[in-house]
Amino acid sequence: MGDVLRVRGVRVVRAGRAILDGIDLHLAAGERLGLAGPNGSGKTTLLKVLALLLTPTEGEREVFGVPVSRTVPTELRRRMAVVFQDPPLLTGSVLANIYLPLRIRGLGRNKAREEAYAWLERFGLEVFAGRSARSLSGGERARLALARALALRPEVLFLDEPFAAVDVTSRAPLKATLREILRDQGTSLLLISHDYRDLEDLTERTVVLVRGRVLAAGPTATLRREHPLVRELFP
Ligand SMILES: Nc1ncnc2c1ncn2[C@@H]1O[C@H](COP(=O)(O)OP(=O)(O)OP(=O)(O)O)[C@@H](O)[C@H]1O
Repeated sequence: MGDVLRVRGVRVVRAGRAILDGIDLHLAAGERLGLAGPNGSGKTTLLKVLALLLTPTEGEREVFGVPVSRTVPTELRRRMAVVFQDPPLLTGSVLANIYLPLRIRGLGRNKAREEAYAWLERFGLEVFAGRSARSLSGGERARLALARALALRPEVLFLDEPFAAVDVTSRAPLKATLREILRDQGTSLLLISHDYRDLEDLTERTVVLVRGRVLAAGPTATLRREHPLVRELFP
């Protein structure tokens, strides 16, 4: 299988400073990749470049085998989903947060409702279906954002610190659910996390950024053991 994402020589300059500098990276179909590094190392910026939300100052991007320039076709964006740490939710009900995006994608009323409920159940949110999404706790919001992103069946899922608001005991089952869905749907993942445990649980390969450059890359399971500088960052 080919790469779903490939970037070469990505450079992003802001306020006269290169916040990404010469990044080469690829993500294979169905691969789960971690992105780690200290605060300000450029992780979120790189995620935005890869998710076609930000045009780099320099560099080439290829998405699903298609070279991407400044204007990004909507069809390409629709094959991806992004969840940030504090995801914006719709003001309506919890159910509507999944139902409406499915309707917009063209599903009929009954089918959209049925699928939306199934996704809520999968993430343990069915009891909240009729409640206002704004009334959810931080951890519940995080689960809803994941359910909503996956309901759209993206080929690539980008997650930026998705478990930050999720308590430690809820994390393991949530990660297990996520792993199962990614496997079933054959979805590729790019995960940013400060918790190496999350990277070990969910990714096969990790890229470590420091000051906008790749410090190290390799199998998540062995990278820390084999790279003293990575071990320093993730003791
Ligand atoms: N629009 C901008 N203008 C100026 N500087 C920016 C801009 N966007 C990001 N930066 C800077 O670029 C650097 C990288 O930011 P980025 O958010 O990508 O880092 P990060 O690795 O995701 O950090 P964290 O772990 O803290 O979330 C930071 O120093 C940030 O302040």
